[in-house]
Amino acid sequence: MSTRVLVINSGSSSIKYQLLDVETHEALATGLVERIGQPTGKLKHTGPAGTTTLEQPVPDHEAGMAMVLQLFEEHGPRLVESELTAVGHRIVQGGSVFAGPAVIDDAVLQQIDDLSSLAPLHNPANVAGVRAARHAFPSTPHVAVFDTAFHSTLEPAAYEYAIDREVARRYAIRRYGAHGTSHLYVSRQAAAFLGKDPSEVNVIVLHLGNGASATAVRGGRSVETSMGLTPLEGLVMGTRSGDLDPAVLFHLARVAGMSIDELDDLLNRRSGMLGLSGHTDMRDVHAAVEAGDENARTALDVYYHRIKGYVGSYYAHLGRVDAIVFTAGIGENDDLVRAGALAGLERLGIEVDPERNAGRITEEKVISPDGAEVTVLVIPTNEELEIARQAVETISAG
Ligand SMILES: Nc1ncnc2c1ncn2[C@@H]1O[C@H](COP(=O)(O)OP(=O)(O)O)[C@@H](O)[C@H]1O
Ligand SMILES: CC(=O)OP(=O)(O)O
Ligand SMILES: [Mg+2]
Repeated sequence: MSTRVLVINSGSSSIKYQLLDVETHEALATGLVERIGQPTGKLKHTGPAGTTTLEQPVPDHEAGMAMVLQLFEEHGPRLVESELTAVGHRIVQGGSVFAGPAVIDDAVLQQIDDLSSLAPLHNPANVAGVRAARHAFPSTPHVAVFDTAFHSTLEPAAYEYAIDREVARRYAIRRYGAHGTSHLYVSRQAAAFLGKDPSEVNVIVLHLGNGASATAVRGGRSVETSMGLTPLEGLVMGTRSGDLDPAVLFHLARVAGMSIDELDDLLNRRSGMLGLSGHTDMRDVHAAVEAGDENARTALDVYYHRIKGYVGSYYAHLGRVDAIVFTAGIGENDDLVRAGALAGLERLGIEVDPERNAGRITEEKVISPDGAEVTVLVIPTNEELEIARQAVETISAG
């Protein structure tokens, strides 16, 4: 019998899912439930009979999961619990508690819930997804795969904030990073693409999606990453500010009377590309630039500038860089961003070839010119496949 794993990635307002055959890597079904909790919801399911799209309100994650099961029932493939090896869940924040995947029981789920303040946009939604899926598949093992786990190899020099040690210890304040499952998958694929073992290569991965992060991977281990205590630090994102002088917060609290919740909302939900340009989606930002919008132009410049700074910093930390890899929604689809973020780095041996870079890239591909010192690659991420593999490994080991 094939090894089938249902992978669930619950976001704050969405559920992404895949039914995967771990042996063949085949996705037997993929889907997306969007705008959960809003007046209009949208569901998209792709199975053996093609793609089905529905528009209907989805009040919460429990209801969303029920609709997903209904879509499997009506449009296939049929989900038979006895044929599922595992359900794999993406969990963003594992804190210092989880350095690897874990089989979910009530105690583990409680620990994940307790870590919510360290990933306020993500962990509560992850927990809701787990609850709904456990309800639907009560006798299948559920496995949590953490975004933070790949970064558990960070040294203190990279993960400690320079604040009072006692305060940091008492409140578990340090850098945990995120997107680790993607950084792990993509950096391994990059090594294989170069015909090397992961232990032999140094790679900078740029995961540019709605959330965005950079990671320096030395010999297969994460040694630096741009997200911090929460997924707010680092690069400019769709709605998140990334790096910022923390004094901005004290200043706004004092002069604008903003509360903690208002500041949280400002930096997590109303900043980044949305705050700078009025658009969250990079396609809309480019369209605005085309139409002559100066704010959108500046927003892109800030976006590129920040990435370039991290590339330079990680170059310095790694000492030698074999490859820079673009991945995720923007990294895979947006040639303007790939070219813009690495422009002017020729002296570091980093160049993008305009012809190779052109358009959306859906397969692993080199976009640097022949003979370049640093190979620039696009590698489509596949967090779901990595989660499915780890889920199976975890069960087999247990
Ligand atoms: N063709 C495209 N050109 C530019 N950006 C794109 C394109 N397609 C998707 N994107 C960007 O990718 C983002 C989503 O990336 P994704 O990795 O799926 O993010 P997340 O997992 O955080 O939801 C969108 O917000 C959009 O900005
Ligand atoms: C951690 C994070 O930012 O995830 P996403 O990109 O899915 O929002
Ligand atoms: Mg993502």
